[in-house]
Amino acid sequence: MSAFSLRGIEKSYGGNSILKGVSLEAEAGEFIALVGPSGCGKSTLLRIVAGLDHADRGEIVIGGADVAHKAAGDRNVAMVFQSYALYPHLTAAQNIAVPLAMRRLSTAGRLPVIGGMIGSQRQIRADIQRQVNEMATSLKIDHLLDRKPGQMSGGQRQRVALARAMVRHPSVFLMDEPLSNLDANLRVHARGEIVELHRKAGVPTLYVTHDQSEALSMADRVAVMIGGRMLQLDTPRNIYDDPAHIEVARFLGQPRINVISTRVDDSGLVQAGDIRLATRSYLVAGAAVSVAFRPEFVRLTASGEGGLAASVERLEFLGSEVVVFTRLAAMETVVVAKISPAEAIGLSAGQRVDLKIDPAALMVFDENGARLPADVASVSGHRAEVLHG
Ligand SMILES: Nc1ncnc2c1ncn2[C@@H]1O[C@H](COP(=O)(O)OP(=O)(O)OP(=O)(O)O)[C@@H](O)[C@H]1O
Repeated sequence: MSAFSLRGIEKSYGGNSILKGVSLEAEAGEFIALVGPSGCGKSTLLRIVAGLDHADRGEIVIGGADVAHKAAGDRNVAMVFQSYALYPHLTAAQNIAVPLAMRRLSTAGRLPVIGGMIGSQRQIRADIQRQVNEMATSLKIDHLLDRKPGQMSGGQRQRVALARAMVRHPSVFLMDEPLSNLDANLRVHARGEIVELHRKAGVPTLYVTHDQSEALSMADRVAVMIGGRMLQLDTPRNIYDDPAHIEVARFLGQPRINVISTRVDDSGLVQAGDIRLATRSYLVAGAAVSVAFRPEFVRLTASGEGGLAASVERLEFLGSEVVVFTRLAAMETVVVAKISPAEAIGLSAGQRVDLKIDPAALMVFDENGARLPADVASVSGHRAEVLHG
């Protein structure tokens, strides 16, 4: 049994279908990053799991029980927001204590003076204090406990928000872009911290991010949602190397994957201008297909060495790599290559080159974007032999 699952979640706002049957199973202690373009419904899905909004249809199963109709407070789900959502008038210690106080203290027990005078509540308050201190120590924020959010940096507020979410040992952890307000260096550092905390807590986590490097580096599995549908849920490596849908391939990877739209010819070859792919699968003649390959699998060689004739349009030096924009001579198509600075020495705009594309890196997608099991046998600028079956 999975630790947490979503089954067929649907949601519309004012007749606009936002979530179109989203399903997902998380194993115990699994970290799943949820990515997708802006507006695809990531936050809506998280809010529905948290109980801050309700699905029109579908199940949310936590620990074997469907909690879809339970109130947010009865789900034992903790959420960390992009804004941290700390109470500005409370100290860090009081903020961290809020979920425990809400769950364990009576209304009177939560009052600052009266609560301390009620015997049974005094013991619980001491216990809460101890848990807050322990959590603060483990997150290295003990020295901040008396400060209010306005007296803390973004990174410190983010840790207090994490401590508040973790202190009650939730069954599921939800994080909505928790690092997006931090500067680039702190972000990378905080990534490692969150992964470490997650590993220690062992709580299944759904983590929404805009940042694909965050998703690929932190998650056990990455869920790619586009237009309200979960197109693929897989390991970071499979999502990147083996996308099931062209939109998944396009969404992940910087620079973006090269895509050439074309048709299968009468003999089953995929042709695009001078490019001819011979595949080991049978492709239906006349079918519209897209051929895709990542920029790191394109090599540039001197013109006339064989390959696809192209001209260099522009180079972008990025320090450890150089992105080269080329235009294929035969078809006015831009192909992007990612090469090392050493390979880029002597290369300049306007130069004629030959592109060599590793056949093993080519992926073929049908007209609906679904991946075809086409195993590409060769790619050339010349007529290739057809290989079927
Ligand atoms: N309460 C609401 N009423 C009406 N429409 C809403 C409501 N909440 C969200 N939407 C719409 O639902 C769609 C999905 O929004 P959501 O915030 O879930 O997207 P997202 O993938 O999290 O986007 P982003 O990455 O920009 O945060 C958007 O078109 C948004 O305008």
